[in-house]
Amino acid sequence: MRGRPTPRGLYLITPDEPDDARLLARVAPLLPFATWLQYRNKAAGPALRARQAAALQPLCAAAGVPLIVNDDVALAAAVGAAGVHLGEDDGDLAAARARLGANTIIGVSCYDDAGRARTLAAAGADYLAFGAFFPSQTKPGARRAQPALLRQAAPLGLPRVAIGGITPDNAPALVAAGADLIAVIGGVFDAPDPIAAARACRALFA
Ligand SMILES: Cc1ncc(COP(=O)(O)OP(=O)(O)O)c(N)n1
Ligand SMILES: Cc1ncsc1CCOP(=O)(O)O
Ligand SMILES: [Mg+2]
Repeated sequence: MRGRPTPRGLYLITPDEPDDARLLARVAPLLPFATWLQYRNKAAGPALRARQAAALQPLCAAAGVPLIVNDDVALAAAVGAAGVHLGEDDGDLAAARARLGANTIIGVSCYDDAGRARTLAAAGADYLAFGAFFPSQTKPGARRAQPALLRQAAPLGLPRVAIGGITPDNAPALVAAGADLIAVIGGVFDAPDPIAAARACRALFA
């Protein structure tokens, strides 16, 4: 992953959708506008998560969109995902790398913490996620960060992901501050027209 061109655009993240068919129906029309898709379902048990991740993998492969699994290294390995996203409670980066290999995308949450970003960049993360930048209905308690942090992280030389309450309307400030990818759940899936919202997010990187 390191050494490749910096990915830019919409990093779409799935909502907590319990119904498999509905999940695929909601995601499929948005994939043409997504640079990456993250499978995240905080309400599902292991069996549902395994089934949904396995169903998303061929959909993403057909669309040419790397699938990144939230939280779960074993699930990422089991479905042959392109990557995994790890937060502070999701296990060790080195262990994930040993399990998944050099070509797997391993992204990490850095919240509002520049020091954590430096440490995890040095430890081999493939991208650094910061936020929440705006109030998030998906994760109302998320720690908040300031856009200046994105600029401050530029010298680390890794793709910078912004997350938290992002919509096509508020995202331009984050792109201007250096976000390479905007990670979005509600701003797309809860929009009156999700396809228009996804298209508008992608257009910010044109
Ligand atoms: C791209 C991206 N950034 C941050 C997160 C949040 O990860 P984490 O802090 O582990 O919280 P949960 O998503 O697990 O609730 C993310 N998932 N993706
Ligand atoms: C997982 C996560 N981490 C910080 S905010 C957030 C939720 C992002 O969802 P939304 O785009 O709906 O605010
Ligand atoms: Mg997590």
